[in-house]
Amino acid sequence: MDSVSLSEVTVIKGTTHLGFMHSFRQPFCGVKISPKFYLSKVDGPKAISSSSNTKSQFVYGGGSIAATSDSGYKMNGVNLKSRTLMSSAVKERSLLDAYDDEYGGVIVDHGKLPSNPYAFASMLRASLSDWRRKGKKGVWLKLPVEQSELVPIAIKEGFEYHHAEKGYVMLTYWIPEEEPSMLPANASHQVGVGGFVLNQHKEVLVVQEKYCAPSITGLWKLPTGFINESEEIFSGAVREVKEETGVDTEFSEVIAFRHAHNVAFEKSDLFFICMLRPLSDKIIIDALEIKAAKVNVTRVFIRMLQLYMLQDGPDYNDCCVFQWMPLAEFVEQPMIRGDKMFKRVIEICEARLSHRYCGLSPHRLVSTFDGKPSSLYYNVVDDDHDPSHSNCSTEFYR
Ligand SMILES: NC(=O)C1=CN([C@@H]2O[C@H](COP(=O)(O)OP(=O)(O)OC[C@H]3O[C@@H](n4cnc5c(N)ncnc54)[C@H](O)[C@@H]3O)[C@@H](O)[C@H]2O)C=CC1
Repeated sequence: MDSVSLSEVTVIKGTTHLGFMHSFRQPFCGVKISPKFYLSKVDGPKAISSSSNTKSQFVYGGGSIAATSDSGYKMNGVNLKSRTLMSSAVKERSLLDAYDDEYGGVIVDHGKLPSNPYAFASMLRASLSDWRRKGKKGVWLKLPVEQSELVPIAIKEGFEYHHAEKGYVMLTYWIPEEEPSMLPANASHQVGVGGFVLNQHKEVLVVQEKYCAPSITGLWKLPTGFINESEEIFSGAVREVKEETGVDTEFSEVIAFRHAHNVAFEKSDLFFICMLRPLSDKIIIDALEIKAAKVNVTRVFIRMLQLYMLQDGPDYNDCCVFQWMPLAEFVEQPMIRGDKMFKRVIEICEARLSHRYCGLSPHRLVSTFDGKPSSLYYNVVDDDHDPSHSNCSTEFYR
């Protein structure tokens, strides 16, 4: 027998739909299945329905399943929609594993998803009915990349994309029809840091990026970058500066932050400008990211020598002039002079150096709200009414 319809399965097996649902828990083709079900196996690749209402199709083993626009699924051409897959016996045994969340919703256990798309399709539908009956609200369905064939099935059931990471896509479904969805949206911001590193000679650490927008080509700018997941602003700033220039620094304060919108992938951008104390004036340029950093001639020679020894041949364009730029020279660059943000940032940094301004320092604490260790950024201006305790009255350079 080349293929078999659902009704044939039922007739041949002489069993109820329960038997059929059991089969969903097994890989469909060319694999171990129960002896009973073996009679009704589908053992060859089947033509997928080419009817115009077919939206998506999946090939599973030698069989195939297609989501159709009339909210049904076709398995080797068999429409599964109208079948009474939801008999109470089936319902009992065909729900997805899920647990309640604290907002009246459910989170599907992605570690226990059926491997068979047929099974998933019917279990998802049965589960949605069950959750609706129980008055559940939001449904979170995480589908690992290894089971990406389940995504169109869930979408067909009305799930929406929430967010995706390398290893999975998160889908959501809001059940109450009478209420607007209360599910929180995906993360709305990216978080960047910029390091303002000033040495005791009033020179600022500047870089030229190898890859940048034409509008800022040739600009000597502060090292900037993005915070990694679970990374602190203070350590991210130190890391970025180190990665881009090789200079070790110590975090001092967040002196300002900028909030901008529609920056990347329509996300907003929080840019924290951090003052950092240099711990060394050595420069080891990340040839991939930085085109140049100002160094003197001896350093250029040493750097070229390093590149020559470490690589097949040095890329002289990636070599550099001057590591530190006098602050006055940095400010004089037309792009900086004409930029309200950087002009103001420099004024603030200068105010901080002369104790006329106070930035925010991180203080580690655990909030009882979520029990998570976190950093609260604030300045200590008047601790115990002793001005010497203020983080801003201390000298920037130790
Ligand atoms: N670059 C600047 O002069 C300024 C940056 N900022 C802020 O600094 C933070 C970081 O921004 P930037 O340093 O400009 O980030 P960026 O856009 O330069 O990205 C950082 C690094 O990611 C990599 N990258 C980014 N997109 C890539 C792609 N499509 N393909 C391959 N590699 C890619 C590159 O290595 C790049 O150097 C943001 O919060 C931004 O608002 C603020 C003002 C000026």
